[in-house]
Order: sequence, then C-alpha cells, then structure tokens
Amino acid sequence: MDGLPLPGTRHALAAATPPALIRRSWARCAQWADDLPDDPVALGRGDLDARHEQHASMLRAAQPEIDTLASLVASASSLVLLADASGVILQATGNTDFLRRADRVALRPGVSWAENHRGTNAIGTALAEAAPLCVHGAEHFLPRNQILSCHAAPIRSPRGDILGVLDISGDAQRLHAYALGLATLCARQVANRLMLHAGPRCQQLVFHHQAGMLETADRGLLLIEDGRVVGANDAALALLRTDWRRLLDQPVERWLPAWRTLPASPAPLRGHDGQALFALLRQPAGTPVWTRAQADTPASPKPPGPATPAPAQPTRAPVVRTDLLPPLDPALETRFTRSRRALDAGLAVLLQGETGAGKEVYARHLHQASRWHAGPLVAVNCGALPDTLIEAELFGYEAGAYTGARRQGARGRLREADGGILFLDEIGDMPLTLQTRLLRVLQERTVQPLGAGRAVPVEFGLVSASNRDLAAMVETGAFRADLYYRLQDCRVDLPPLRSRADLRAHVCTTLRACAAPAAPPTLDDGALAQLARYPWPGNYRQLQAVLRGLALFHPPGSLIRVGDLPEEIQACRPATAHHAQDASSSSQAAPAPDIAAHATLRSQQSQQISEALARHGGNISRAARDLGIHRSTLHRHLARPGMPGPIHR
Ligand SMILES: Nc1ncnc2c1ncn2[C@@H]1O[C@H](COP(=O)(O)OP(=O)(O)OP(=O)(O)O)[C@@H](O)[C@H]1O
Repeated sequence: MDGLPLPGTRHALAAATPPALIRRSWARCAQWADDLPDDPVALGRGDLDARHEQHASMLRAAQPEIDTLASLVASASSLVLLADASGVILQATGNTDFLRRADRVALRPGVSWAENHRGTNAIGTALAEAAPLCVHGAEHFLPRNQILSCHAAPIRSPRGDILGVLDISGDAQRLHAYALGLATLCARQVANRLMLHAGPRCQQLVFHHQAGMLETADRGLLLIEDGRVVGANDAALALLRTDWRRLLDQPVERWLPAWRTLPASPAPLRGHDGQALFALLRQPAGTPVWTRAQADTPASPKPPGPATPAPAQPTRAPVVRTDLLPPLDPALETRFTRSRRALDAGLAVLLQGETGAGKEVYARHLHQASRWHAGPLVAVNCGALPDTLIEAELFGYEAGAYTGARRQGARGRLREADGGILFLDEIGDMPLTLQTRLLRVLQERTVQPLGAGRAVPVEFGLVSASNRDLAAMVETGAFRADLYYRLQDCRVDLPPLRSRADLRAHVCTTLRACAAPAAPPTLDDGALAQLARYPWPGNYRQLQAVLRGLALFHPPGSLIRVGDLPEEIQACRPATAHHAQDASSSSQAAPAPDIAAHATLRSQQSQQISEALARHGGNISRAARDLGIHRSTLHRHLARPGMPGPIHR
C-alpha cells in the first residue's frame, strides 16, 4: 500500500465523521500520543512461547477458524491475527505478500497492539470497547498504520471475560465488506468451542427461536452446574435479553422455568417472559477426573516405628512409576549428562537442593539413563526412619538375629539395590554411627547383615540427596568428613524453581496438566506475572499444590486474576521478588477432551474442603492457603448447596 496518500497528522479525520467509538478512542490515545513508539519492540521468543502456553486453549479452539479465514482472505491482501487480552499478537496467518508489508508496521506476533502501544487500531480498540469493530485507514491514530483496514472481534470465555481478539487486517485501499461480519462470526465459534471443551463437566442447554438453528454459531448455550448457570455465550445473553452479571450463578429456572424436563433432542420451551424457544439438554459425561492427580500424590510418610526392628512386611524396592516422571528443566542437561557419566563410571552422585526442587525426580531420571537401568532403584529416606530401625532396614539381618526379627531374616535395602541404584534421600539425617558403617560398605563393596558371620558382596550405583548444607554439617562435626567426600564424587546443585528460565511457560503447562482432561482456566497477565514473581520456597511441590487448587476451584475456561491467588502469593512484592526471564518454550500435546463427571468433581471439591477445614480447625484463611486458593473463593464454594459448613471450635 505504499504510495497511498496518507493524512499528514495523527488526527487527520476520514472524510465522513468517524463513529463515536473511534472518537472515544482518539480521546483516550491523545494522552499517550507522545509515548507511542514508531518501532515497537516485540516480545522475545521465550516470552512469546510463554504466552502461547498461557493461551493454549484459546489457540487450539481458534485454529479451525483461523485456517478457514486464512484460506478465505488469502487472495485479498489480508491477514488473520489472534491477539491475547492484553493486545499482544499471538499468531498471524495469511497472504505472504501482505505479511511482509504488515511486518513493516509491526503487525506481527509478539507485538502489543493495545491502544496505549499502537494508538487507535482494531485489536486495541476492540479490547478497550469490548465490542467487535472496524478501524479503517485514516481512523488509525498513528499515520504509519493508516495503510490498514482492520476488523476485530473479542473472544469471550464462558464466564464473559475477554480472552483475546480475532482480527482480519487488510489493505486500506480495498473494500473488505464482509470482514467484520466474518471476524465476529468466527470469534463466536471460538467462544462456543471453548464452552464445549469446558462443558462436558456440566449440563449443556442449547436453545434458539428456530429448531433449525440449534447447531449453528447463533445458538444460545448455557453451562449448568447444580441448577445454576456457570457459563454462557453471547447468543444466550441476546436470546434471554440479559447480561453476564444478571445471568451467571443464577438458577436456570429464573430464565427457562421448565428446563429440567428437556430431552436430549430439540423440544419446545418457554422463556421466563413467555417467548417461544426450541431447546435440548445434554448431560455431562461420567468418567471421574481425579485419577491422574491422585496418582501423582506423594506416598504418605511411614508412621514412626517401634523401638526394635519390626517383624513386619517383607521389604520391597519401591516401584518406579516412570510414566509419571516429570521431564527435567532443559537447563539441567549438561549437569545431567555429567552426573550420568559419573554414575556409569562407578562414582557416587550427591544431589543438593531445596525441598521440593526435584532431587528424587532427578535421581529417577539418572536411574533410567544409567547403566543400572535394568536393576531396581531402591530409595531410602534416611530422615523418615527411626534410628533404631535404620540399621536393620539398610543392612538387613540374619534369621533370629534379635528379638522381634522376622524368622527368615531380611535382605536389607543395600542388598536389594544390588545391580541397580541405591538412592539415599535426606542423607544429612543419617545418625553418625551408621555413617561409619555406610562408609565401610562403600569402601569394601560388601554388606554384613546383623547377626551374620560373613559379608556379602554388593554392586550398585549410589545417589544421595540432601536439602541440608552437608559441608556446614561437616564443619560442626554432625556429618563425617570422609563419608561426605566419598558421597560427592560428583555433586549436582539443583536450582530452585524460581530460577527456572521458562517459569511462566512451565506454570501454564502445569496448570493445564492439573486441569486435564478438562480445559484449564486461563491466567490473566497479572496473575501469571505474580506467580512468576513469587519465590516458591516449596518449589515444584508447592507449585503443584497451588495450581491443583486453582484448577479445582475455577471453572474450565474462566479467567484467574491476581485476586484469586492464595494470599501469600498475592502479598509477594516485586521489590523482594525474583523475576524469572522466559527463555525457552515447553509445548505440550493438546489434552484429551474433558470427560469428567460433574458429580465427581463436586464431591472431590467438597472432600478437599472438608479435609482442609478439619486440618485447620475450621480456619478459613489457613484452609484456603492450604488448598491454594483465595479466601473469597473458598467462601463462595462453602455457600453452595452440598458443601461442608465451616467447623467452629
Ligand atoms: N522438573 C520438574 N517438573 C515438574 N515437577 C517436578 C519436577 N521436579 C520435581 N517435580 C515434582 O515436585 C514434587 C517434589 O519432587 P521431589 O520429591 O523430586 O523433590 P525433592 O527435592 O526430592 O523434595 P524433598 O527435598 O522434600 O525430598 C514431586 O511431586 C515431583 O513430581
């Protein structure tokens, strides 16, 4: 569009009086006029990847519409763009020639087209006005953008929050008569698809004035839980002549009195105001949702044992669930290769890192990758065993070695690890006397069980771990110096979660995994920034607990804001916080469609709330923190039928 006669000033008006919403936008933009950059900076690769993670549901739901639109507009010097709710372009598809020209005005992925960055433009102004609109040629605030004719429509979540904008941008010299209608239609299709992904947990009520419209983008859709509306689309609002505030969380009877009697095929139905409609009701699918989350739950710690070794169950090597092993941070790759080589060469590996930083996960990865992979991984938590048990547990004993011993004796963990890996967790908690015996085993590569006359040869790879500063313990005499040096032929410091370069992307991926198979809620920019700023003292374990809480207590497709986060996370100030930079991406396959039963979810929520309240003596604030949600969210859930009341003590 080079050579088009453009108005020389920012405020040059189009020939006709511009619409009121364009004039409103100019008035807003006048305040930023001097700060609007000519050449805006795009987000770096890592940041853009993080946004793709954050908006994975919307991107996935929008892809069919983007593909269709792109093929429709390909011959018309146009582009199809998808931006997030802050105006950052996530994706640009279309005519390659026009893509090149659009690039000159920074109409490309990673650039924010919010009004305060690019002045009046369809993406930013549709966000500011929360409505579909067109910004043509000279209506753009910045002269350089006046080569464009842009048509944008907001995409809403089932709770009415704006998640992003679908935009068709073309050459201002051409007429794009249908572009706004197309963008609006497609944005509604995307919102409907997001609802249906969220929907299988809920009953879905589909309605319209005409039975033949029940499969079209214009059909009204309501998501229903416990007889209340928990999600809707624009068409439902228009058909019921209401707004989000009056519709959401209200009993469906208020709008469609006889809805409960509806079948699964179209049937007549009267609205609250007597209007004649056709409607059908879809029931939720019935598969429980929480199996994966339960499988991830760490095993409960062993209860304290008796004073002498217990004549209890035969000891067995823990089962390694490789299918559940989370992948390691790419930043660990070099360290991982080095430590794997050391282990294969017969050297001992010591893992140091904060609690929950993934020491056991790392050890399991090492096991899988090492020459010991065909043998067992035997994990011993030195901190969880009473001093009196640890010796028998580790070294085993002969039949009748002492009162209470099992008749057939016990092999002990060191011998069970033969041919595999011995993982000594919390090694800093091992009593000094046992440190001496362990050192002897490591030097002589033989084990002498209690009561046995002869030593048995053993061969295993040794990995130990501690979140305590072993070097400082050596200084104070709490840990044997010779054992310390024997354990750390190769020392690996596992970084805390807060220093993870792709923390934002990781948060989004984990949230999606926590919500699966349902669609996850979306974190708005503020909430994601706050989660990335929080120092996560409990590392991965704490992050999982918080995100499980958020996924459990926020409807699929809804928007999570800073105010919905647990209080200690909200309270974290930027000055004291660590800012992780996004530097790499972590994309994941799309989750399976939601097949969760609403009833299962509800009883899961109820159970978790009851347990948290019981643990904290009915204290709402502490229970909410434990559940990883904000107090107000917990209050809201407690107010619903079938939920436990607070415990008063
Ligand atoms: N890289 C990772 N990505 C995602 N989740 C992880 C990662 N590493 C660990 N986790 C998860 O965090 C939790 C704690 O991990 P792990 O037990 O390995 O930590 P740890 O450092 O051994 O903790 P502790 O010091 O308390 O024993 C587990 O649920 C694990 O699945």
